[in-house]
Amino acid sequence: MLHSNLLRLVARGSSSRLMSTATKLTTVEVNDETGIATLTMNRPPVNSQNVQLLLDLQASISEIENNKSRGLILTSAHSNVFSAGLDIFEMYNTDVERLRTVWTELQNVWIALYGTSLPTAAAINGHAPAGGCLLATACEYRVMRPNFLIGLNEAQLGIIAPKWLMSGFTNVLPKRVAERALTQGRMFTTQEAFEAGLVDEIASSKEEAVEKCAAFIGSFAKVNPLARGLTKLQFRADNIKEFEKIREKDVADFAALASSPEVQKVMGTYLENLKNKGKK
Ligand SMILES: CCCCCCCC/C=C\C=C\CC(=O)SCCNC(=O)CCNC(=O)[C@H](O)C(C)(C)COP(=O)(O)OP(=O)(O)OC[C@H]1O[C@@H](n2cnc3c(N)ncnc32)[C@H](O)[C@@H]1OP(=O)(O)O
Repeated sequence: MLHSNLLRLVARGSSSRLMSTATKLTTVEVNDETGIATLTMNRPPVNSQNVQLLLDLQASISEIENNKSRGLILTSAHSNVFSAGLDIFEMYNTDVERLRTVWTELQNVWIALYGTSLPTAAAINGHAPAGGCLLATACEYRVMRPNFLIGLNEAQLGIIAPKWLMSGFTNVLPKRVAERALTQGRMFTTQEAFEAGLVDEIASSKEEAVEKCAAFIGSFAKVNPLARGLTKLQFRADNIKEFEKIREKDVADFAALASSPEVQKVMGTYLENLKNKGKK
């Protein structure tokens, strides 16, 4: 009988092990040769981030930190979407407590990924709007497949993203480019993202993207992991401290905004448009 905790299954031949079975919407697979863990989001059809996916992401990040992996690659099980961001259905017509939970768990995933000392990279094998871009920019390196879109489109939706949500984005782009993109709610094509520095490399397939992410993580092979991790965290410390100061207030602000009749109306219209798009 397979026990759900701490299972180490031989997944594909002998070169990688599927580590986690306790979670359902994410999987963790560790490459035996490189020691690098691949964390795959698998919530069809678009990896929209509901509370369960956010909790599973946190559990998988902890598992990877605890199993002595050499690094973490975040990717998606789907062919054309990395993650569609927060699950708007979960935020629509719901109570304030649920909205508080959604936002708290988004914060928790972000801080787990942004604040890990492990080397991290995102193999962006599809669109990455809003919360999808948030996860990708919490990582240290990004490799993206061609002809997809990535960006923080909150301004387009009439929403002001808080500073912590923008901080991965503002870390990697020149200030002027970041300000313009955020005020426009701009979605970058893969090529535009590469030219701006939002993604580091372009790969023609998911496999190639994962390989390039692994090569980035492998570039630290000869660096002392403690020195590397602490150096990374020194770079991120200011953003993390700022976030810790406002995290409670940020949850309250989000719940008040997202439950307001105006924003609920925008969500309803947005969801209608998304549904109708599928019928065209
Ligand atoms: C809109 C107002 C939101 C107000 C929020 C209040 C305050 C929040 C503050 C800040 C929060 C920011 C973080 C966020 O992440 S907000 C989420 C923003 N996300 C998006 O705008 C992405 C929307 N989706 C898309 O653009 C596309 O779906 C795309 C990801 C590009 C994939 O395109 P495609 O492959 O063509 O797939 P479809 O559009 O046909 O979608 C397939 C089905 O998936 C459903 N879907 C898509 N996105 C979401 C989502 N974010 N949440 C829930 N469901 C989603 C879509 O309706 C289709 O469903 P069905 O097949 O049943 O029709």
